[in-house]
Amino acid sequence: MSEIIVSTPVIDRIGQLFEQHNLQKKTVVLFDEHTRKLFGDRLLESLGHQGFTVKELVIAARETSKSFRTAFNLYSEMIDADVDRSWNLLAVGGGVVGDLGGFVAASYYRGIPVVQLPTTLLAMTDSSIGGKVAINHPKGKNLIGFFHLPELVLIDPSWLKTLPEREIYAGMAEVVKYGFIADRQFFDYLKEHFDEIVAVRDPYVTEAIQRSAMIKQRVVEEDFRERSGLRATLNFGHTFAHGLEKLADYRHIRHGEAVTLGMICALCLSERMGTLSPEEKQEGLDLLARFRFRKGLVEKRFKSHESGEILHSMLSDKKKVNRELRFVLLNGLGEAFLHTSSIDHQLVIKAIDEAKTLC
Ligand SMILES: NC(=O)c1ccc[n+]([C@@H]2O[C@H](COP(=O)([O-])OP(=O)(O)OC[C@H]3O[C@@H](n4cnc5c(N)ncnc54)[C@H](O)[C@@H]3O)[C@@H](O)[C@H]2O)c1
Ligand SMILES: O=C(O)C(=O)C[C@@H](O)[C@H](O)[C@H](O)COP(=O)(O)O
Ligand SMILES: [Zn+2]
Repeated sequence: MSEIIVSTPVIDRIGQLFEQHNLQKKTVVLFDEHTRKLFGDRLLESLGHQGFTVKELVIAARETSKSFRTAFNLYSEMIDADVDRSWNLLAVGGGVVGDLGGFVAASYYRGIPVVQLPTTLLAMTDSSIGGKVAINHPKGKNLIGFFHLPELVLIDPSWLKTLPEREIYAGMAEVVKYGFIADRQFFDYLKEHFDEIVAVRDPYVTEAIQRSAMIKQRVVEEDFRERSGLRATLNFGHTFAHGLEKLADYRHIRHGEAVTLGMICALCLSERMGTLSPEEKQEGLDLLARFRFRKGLVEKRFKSHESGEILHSMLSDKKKVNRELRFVLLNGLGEAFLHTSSIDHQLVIKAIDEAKTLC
């Protein structure tokens, strides 16, 4: 499994950590345009002092960068720079840079090592860990990808200080997800310290990152390739979320925002399936009601779609078997499971209809 380091500062230890992991100090550093501006000079200067040879690459900061076209351009630049198998790739950014960088690393020359340096709350708590790397297809989210574990995950929570509020809430969705699916005590901690965490206040934000990373790492260790159903629980709310992201052409709605809405749908579905009590569902909804969205987003990107249209968009989900969708449901707060038989589509539509009245 990957080693995860949570430390402030972290960049001046990169050389030493690479040596410990038998990684050469020859690295492609992948940024998006924002992380290049915010952290690029500092990081590249530090890598220079630590004796690294670097090829810098920058992508547009948007979800649609998770594409074959962008990956192809990166391969071309790496070939021109004589990047060979002795190199590795350092992905500096949010989930887009991490997923795309991991995808390119997994495929370039049949695979070079990747190191993740996540800079969003979502990436620090979720996307940098566990080795799912992917690009999107117009027909569905993350449809083309690999399992390619990072050699190292380097998290410096102080890098969140520049993160816009919208992105903090997007990341908080995945943090809250861990409480729902795996840890009732963590759920209570998040209820108590929600405001401090979204204000990026320590020790709360660092504790939330550490606990989230531990839960994700444990799940991935037990079911790396999502075969037993355990890893699929990390997909709580995601069948709905990916449907909404696709309907928005992977623009206009952040992944974490779609996950928040998806989790409201999943709470409603869990209650309708009889696995979650009305009281626990309400407790879950109360926590999700604390999330803020841009004005008009919920109306435009969720409520304006017919529920049947959302269900149709969800049909490209990778958990489906023989064209039947499978959903992650809650067995009470703090425990999730993959419901392996099909669920009547009318029931799913009713759950989406209900969710629309609740947000
Ligand atoms: N592989 C996985 O297990 C996994 C898990 C969850 C999500 N994901 C994927 O992650 C992606 C979403 O990631 P995300 O929410 O990090 O979005 P993102 O990568 O688009 O980053 C959000 C925005 O924040 C900016 N940014 C990054 N760090 C910053 C900082 N410290 N200060 C200021 N701005 C900063 C970025 O430039 C970008 O504009 C989606 O594609 C989703 O599918 C993957
Ligand atoms: O790591 C996992 O497994 C997850 O499901 C984490 C999710 O938060 C993440 O959005 C992931 O990319 C979704 O995976 P997918 O297989 O549904 O594309
Ligand atoms: Zn997710």
